[in-house]
Amino acid sequence: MGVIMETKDVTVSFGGHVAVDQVSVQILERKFTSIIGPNGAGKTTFFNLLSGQMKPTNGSIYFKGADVTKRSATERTRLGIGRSFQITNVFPNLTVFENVRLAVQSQAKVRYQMFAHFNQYKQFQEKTDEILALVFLQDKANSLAMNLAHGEKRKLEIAMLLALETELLLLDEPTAGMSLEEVPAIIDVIHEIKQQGNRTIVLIEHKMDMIMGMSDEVLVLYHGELIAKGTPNEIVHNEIVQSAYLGGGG
Ligand SMILES: Nc1ncnc2c1ncn2[C@@H]1O[C@H](COP(=O)(O)OP(=O)(O)OP(=O)(O)O)[C@@H](O)[C@H]1O
Repeated sequence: MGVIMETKDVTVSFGGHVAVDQVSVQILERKFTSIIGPNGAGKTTFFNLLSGQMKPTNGSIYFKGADVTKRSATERTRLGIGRSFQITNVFPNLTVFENVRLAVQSQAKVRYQMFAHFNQYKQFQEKTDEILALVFLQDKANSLAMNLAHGEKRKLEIAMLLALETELLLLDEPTAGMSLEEVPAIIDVIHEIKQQGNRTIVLIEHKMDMIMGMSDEVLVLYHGELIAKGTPNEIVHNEIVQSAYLGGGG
């Protein structure tokens, strides 16, 4: 099984505070990895390291075998690492369909450097339809992006990442801030992408129960350290994890 991303002893210190402490992990290609841990465990900081928003104080980061430690977030996006909140180019006054189609087109231009002729245009439309179906947004295709509910906006962001042919999706608490009714829909989207099987998903989650059914591998951070990794079943039965969550006092 291939390793798509790897960290070796990455550490981030803020002044004297070590937010991520010598973390070495391997993210397996086309698998679903979840990162869990209590408040302040270092999950978001660790994601910032993977996406390039932040550089480690020490240690190295590899993507498909290449050292990307010094690569910017933009360069990493181009390499195929995509983080949902990075999608700043959602145009509020365009429809859902137009937004995704523009992302599909921009990706095609990067790859082939050509203008969209009629046939290509049709291909763009088809690809856009496919992606909207995958994230269950077909019925909102003609809605303006600005009129979407919060959960639908998150789906649109994921659609944009898919349009940009992101190989590694970094999803930072995708259900955060959602109403209870919206949560199942986003979980369905993630399931669907996992089901397709051609992408690697890394997801940060606070709520353990949400990721247990979906994850191939779970990484547990606690006070910046990787205290456990394993299958969901191994993690729920891991005593160190149990005490970190229940008795460790965050
Ligand atoms: N820019 C920063 N400057 C100083 N300290 C920071 C900064 N960002 C994070 N921290 C600290 O680093 C630690 C890890 O924070 P981080 O946000 O990565 O944790 P988390 O696991 O994502 O938490 P949560 O689940 O609450 O989002 C915390 O103690 C936090 O206060």
